Amino acid sequence: MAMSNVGIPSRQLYIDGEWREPVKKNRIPIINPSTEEIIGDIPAATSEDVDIAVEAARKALARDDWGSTTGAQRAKYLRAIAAKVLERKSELATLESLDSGKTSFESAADMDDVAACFEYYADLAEALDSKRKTPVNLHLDSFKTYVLREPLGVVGLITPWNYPLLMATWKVAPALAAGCAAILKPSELASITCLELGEICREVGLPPGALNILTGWGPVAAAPLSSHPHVDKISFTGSVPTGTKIMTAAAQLVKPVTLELGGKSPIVVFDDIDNLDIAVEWALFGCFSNAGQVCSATSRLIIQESIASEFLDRLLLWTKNIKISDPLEEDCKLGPIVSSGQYEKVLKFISNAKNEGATILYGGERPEHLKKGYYVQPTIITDVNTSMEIWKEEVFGPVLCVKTFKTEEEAIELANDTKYGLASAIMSKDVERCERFTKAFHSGIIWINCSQPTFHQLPWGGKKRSGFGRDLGEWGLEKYLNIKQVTEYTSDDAWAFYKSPSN
Ligand SMILES: NC(=O)c1ccc[n+]([C@@H]2O[C@H](COP(=O)([O-])OP(=O)(O)OC[C@H]3O[C@@H](n4cnc5c(N)ncnc54)[C@H](O)[C@@H]3O)[C@@H](O)[C@H]2O)c1
Ligand SMILES: NCCCC=O
Ligand code: NA
Repeated sequence: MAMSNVGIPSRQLYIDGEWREPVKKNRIPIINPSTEEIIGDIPAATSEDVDIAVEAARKALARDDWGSTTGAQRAKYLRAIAAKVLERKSELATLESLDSGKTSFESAADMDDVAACFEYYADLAEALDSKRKTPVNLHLDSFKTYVLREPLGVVGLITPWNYPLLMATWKVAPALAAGCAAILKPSELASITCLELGEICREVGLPPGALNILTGWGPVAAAPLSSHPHVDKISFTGSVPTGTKIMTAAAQLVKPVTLELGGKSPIVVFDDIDNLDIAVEWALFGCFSNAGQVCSATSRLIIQESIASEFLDRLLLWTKNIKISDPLEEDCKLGPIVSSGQYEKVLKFISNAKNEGATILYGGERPEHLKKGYYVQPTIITDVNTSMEIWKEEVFGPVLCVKTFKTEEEAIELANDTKYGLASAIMSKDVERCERFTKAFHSGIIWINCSQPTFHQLPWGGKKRSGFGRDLGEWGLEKYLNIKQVTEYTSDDAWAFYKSPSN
């Protein structure tokens, strides 16, 4: 087993630019999913801490050192944060792997993406200065009109455990770029690197209250944000049930939310592909990277019947070749599931699939060589029908279910046969066919001859039960802005709608 010499920092809540013990002084153990051992603990915030953090955020917006900053001034902080993340990349990546079970390779890639995302939103923050006040020309000379883009206010950012620091960055970076004051509540299953983001913000001198970080149980440390009268928006990434609760609570105050939820995305493979192995690897990466704990995982493989047998043979060979080990081991390509709870959920999905009559073509159990840790073999399930749970529900683990098709019509029907609408992928060398599927897929993300590549310049999000709103790109910034129109009457003449009493 790979050993790490990285210590787990002991942190408090990060509020108003300093570390503060939670009012109730409770803490939650940190469990390393690859060893099942307790390796530290995080503070457990309660509604009292939420109130303190919201007050700190409001004070920041009222102070010149944050509330009156230009985009260029905010960009300096974002670039300084990016630089610190890269400075601490190796340590942060190790902490991420110890906390979430993510392979060290993927954790390191995440840290690069975190830094790049902060840099990207620094550029957009600067660009905002020239777009803050946009004149709108009318056909009337007696009016002067323009649009202002202003920070939305205090925003609650609630994030999941599968990409702990990256999912948080997708929200923190644009929120700060927009000039909002944010309260981040990461998942209690993996909060270490988000707390380190607090230390980084403290070191770069981010004005107090601009970013506050509360860790703790969702219903206790995050739910109060949804119903808090002084939180102006909630940006959430997580499961559908939680998203529904947040939306319900926010609706009582007509509070805007954006929801980045789950998925059960298809990858459709046609028999006209040039290289079978290239398509096989994308199918593997699309469902087994990050141990399948990916919202956009293409966990439904839909193969044209004419190549199905050969494709599955190759898929099996590639799957058997995946290195499953301690995530800190070099070349590890599949680590553990994040927690015992999620681990049991994944195994239950597999057992239910068996009971419903599906075939476990490969995997489905704990790897022989790993007696400890929440490890599940990469699993391929065939003989699936569309009424089965394994076809319909998000597993959020390394479980790929397979169906075949004959015609394009059948393929698109199977692909869209889901209550979700996050991502869809097609493997084909027929350009027109890919065009047709790009239009026919009911999802917010389309991959052509690939699966999962993610770029911070492009909008990320879905439709149907995958939620609404977009992270990333310019869309990710717009959602933290209040768009204000200003209309000024510039004529010296009376409006003359009413008859003047003096006439
Ligand atoms: N669409 C995306 O971009 C995306 C990305 C990652 C994960 N996800 C989804 O997230 C799910 C897995 O992540 P998860 O298990 O952390 O999700 P989750 O919904 O259990 O938790 C997400 C966050 O919500 C908090 N939370 C829990 N109950 C809450 C409540 N009542 N009010 C407010 N906040 C609450 C949690 O503490 C956590 O911080 C999967 O469904 C996955 O598809 C989606
Ligand atoms: N590649 C980023 C996926 C985010 C959702 O889990
Ligand atoms: Na953990």
